[in-house]
Formats: sequence, C-alpha cells, structure tokens
Amino acid sequence: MIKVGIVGGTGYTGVELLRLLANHSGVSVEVITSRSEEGVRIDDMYPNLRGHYDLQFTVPDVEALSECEAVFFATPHGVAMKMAPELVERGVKVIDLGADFRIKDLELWSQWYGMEHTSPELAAKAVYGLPEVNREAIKGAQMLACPGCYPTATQLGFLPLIENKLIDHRRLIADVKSGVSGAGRGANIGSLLCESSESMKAYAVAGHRHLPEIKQGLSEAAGRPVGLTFVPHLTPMIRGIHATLYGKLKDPTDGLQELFEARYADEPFVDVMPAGSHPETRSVKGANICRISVFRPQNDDTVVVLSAIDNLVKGAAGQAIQNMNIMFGLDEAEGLKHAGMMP
Ligand SMILES: NC(=O)C1=CN([C@@H]2O[C@H](COP(=O)(O)OP(=O)(O)OC[C@H]3O[C@@H](n4cnc5c(N)ncnc54)[C@H](OP(=O)(O)O)[C@@H]3O)[C@@H](O)[C@H]2O)C=CC1
Ligand SMILES: CC(=O)N[C@@H](CCC(=O)OP(=O)(O)O)C(=O)O
Repeated sequence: MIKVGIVGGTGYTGVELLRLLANHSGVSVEVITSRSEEGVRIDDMYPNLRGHYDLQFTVPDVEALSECEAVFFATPHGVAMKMAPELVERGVKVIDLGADFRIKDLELWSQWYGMEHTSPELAAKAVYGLPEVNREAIKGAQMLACPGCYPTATQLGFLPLIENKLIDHRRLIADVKSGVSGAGRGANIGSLLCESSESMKAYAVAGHRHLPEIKQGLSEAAGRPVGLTFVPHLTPMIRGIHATLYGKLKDPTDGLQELFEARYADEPFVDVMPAGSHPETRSVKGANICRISVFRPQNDDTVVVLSAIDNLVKGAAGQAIQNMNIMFGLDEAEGLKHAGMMP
C-alpha cells in the first residue's frame, strides 16, 4: 500500500480525493490536514465517507507528511511552493492540485498570481500533469503540477487541431462554462445560492489566471505562440465544465471526426463521441472523463469542439490520482473506473 497524505482535506478537491481514494486498491491515506478542523473526524464532517476512514484532520506538518510516499496539495496557490521542496528532498512524490508549479515562466506566474515564487528550482523540475500530452515525463516526476479545470477541458479539445496545424493558431476562441464548486468551498458572496442560481454570467473577460496556462500548453503543442481569447462563465450547477471551442480551419475538409478518434484512441479518459453528439456535463459528473465532440457547421471553415469534464474529477482530484497511478507504475485507471452519475 502506498502511504498518502493530503494537505487541504476539507476543501472540495480534498474531499473528492478522499472519495475517489476510498475505492483505490493500492493506497492508504495516512495524513489529512486542515488548520480549521483540527481534531475533527473526516466522517463527522463528510458523512458520505462514513465507513471508509477512521482519520482525523491534523494541522499540516512536514515531519508527519514526510512519512508518506505521496502527498497531494489541495490548497490555494502559494501553499505547495513553500512546503513541497522539503518533502521532495526527503523523497516524497508531491502532486499539487493548485497553480504553483504549472507555469514555467515564473515572472509571468508572479504577474498573474500576485506573489513571488519561493521555489524556482523545484518549479523548473516540475512536470505538467496532462497525461494525454506528458505521460512519459509524468512517469519519472517527483513534483507534479496538475492542470487547472478550464485548462484541462480547453487543451484536450484543441489539441488534435493544434498538433496537426489545421487551424489558425493565432485566433483561438474558448467559451467555457463552470459550475460553482470551481470556486472552492471558502465562503464568498458570489457562491451563495441567491447570487449564483437562476443566472449565468461571464467573468474575468479581461484576463483570467488560466489564460497563460492554456496558452503555454497549446503553444508547446503548436511549436509557436498561440493567440487565445478565453471567456469563463459561472453557471448555476454544482459540478461541471463545458467548453465550446472555435477555430478557423486553414483548409476545410472532412475527416475531423476520424482525426479526433485516432488522437484519443488509446486514452482511457478521453471519450470522442459519435459524430453529431453533444456532450453533457451531467454525463461526466463524478467520473474521470473528458467527453468531446467535433463539428464543422454548414461545412464551413469554422470548427467547433465541445468538451465536457467534471471540474472536481478530470479537472482536479481524478486527474491527480491518474497522475499518481502513472508516477507509481500502477494501472492508470485504478480507482477511476466508475461511470458518471445520470441524471
Ligand atoms: N474547485 C475546483 O474545481 C478546482 C480547484 N483547483 C485548485 O485546487 C486547489 C484547492 O481547491 P478547492 O478544493 O476548491 O479549495 P477549497 O477552498 O475548497 O479548500 C482549500 C483547502 O486548503 C486548506 N488551506 C487553505 N489555506 C491553507 C494554508 N495556508 N495552508 C494549508 N492548508 C490550507 C483549507 O483548509 P484549512 O483552511 O482548514 O487548512 C481547505 O481544506 C486550489 O489551488 C484550486 O485552485 C484545481 C482544479 C479545480
Ligand atoms: C467557478 C470559478 O470560480 N472557478 C475558478 C477556477 C479556479 C481553479 O480551478 O483555479 P486553479 O487554477 O487555482 O486551479 C476561477 O475562475 O478562479
């Protein structure tokens, strides 16, 4: 059994890690942290986990965490970069669900995240954990940066087109909707029922923190800098990301369906749907899967890709476990084989 620790166990991605790891045959959760809920049993706070864990939340402590073989950080940005270096030095494999190690250009990271990066050496070694792109590097990673939720849905949707240079890389458009759990469990007015239900709005149109991350990934795939307009929206659902992606085809032809099917044929967690299908967020709810479909409306030169994930699963905790499985040489799908919840 691989001994696992989770820093930030009371948040939405932390409790999702616990839910998924409860069905993983190869790990044992030994440490779960929360500063505000110290001493509280996991199942007193999260009754869905009754019968699965005997643990109590403890305050984060590097000594206790370094007894683990893998430590997940399900914490706001700025936390992992302070604690991870010592853990890595002690041989622990660290998997960060936050944003500290995703962006390679640390000046750019500081501009978007409003703080100095305190761990540049480790950031240089960190591997970006999108298995559909980086599987080989992930196998040897000691410090793993899990992609953000919007970047996962957006990159997986655009990759086949970008890698094959089929669209104008300077004019990509990503119109992406998120459920409210994407904002985390912390109290904030925008997440209140009366503020977020029965309404929908765009936000951060001028610039969102996931913009540089998506551009970094797609630019690498394109072999040159891409131009992207990314507009996130808040929608009245708890879980889910739905991305509608637009590109201008250089040479409009048939074959996009086959191209997408071939690109993801060996990917256990990307489902290219039959031509003409429209993926729904509810079909991926609770499951570690990205459902994709591709269209060329009116046989014109615009390609439209639809990409749906659960922000807490393929967008966070599920992808983190997928990465852990790869890092430890386990079956990549262990603990992640269940279907989504419908309706
Ligand atoms: N929600 C989502 O859909 C997604 C989130 N992410 C990223 O994952 C990370 C976690 O997100 P989410 O679960 O939503 O966040 P939440 O706000 O729901 O939870 C944050 C957790 O971190 C702990 N925490 C907060 N500050 C500190 C600190 N300084 N030191 C140690 N622990 C701390 C909190 O517990 P306590 O304060 O009691 O210690 C809590 O358990 C974030 O970086 C987020 O951006 C990534 C993809 C998707
Ligand atoms: C709906 C909502 O508020 N979503 C969050 C996504 C946060 C997230 O996942 O951010 P990380 O990059 O830290 O992982 C947002 O727009 O900030």
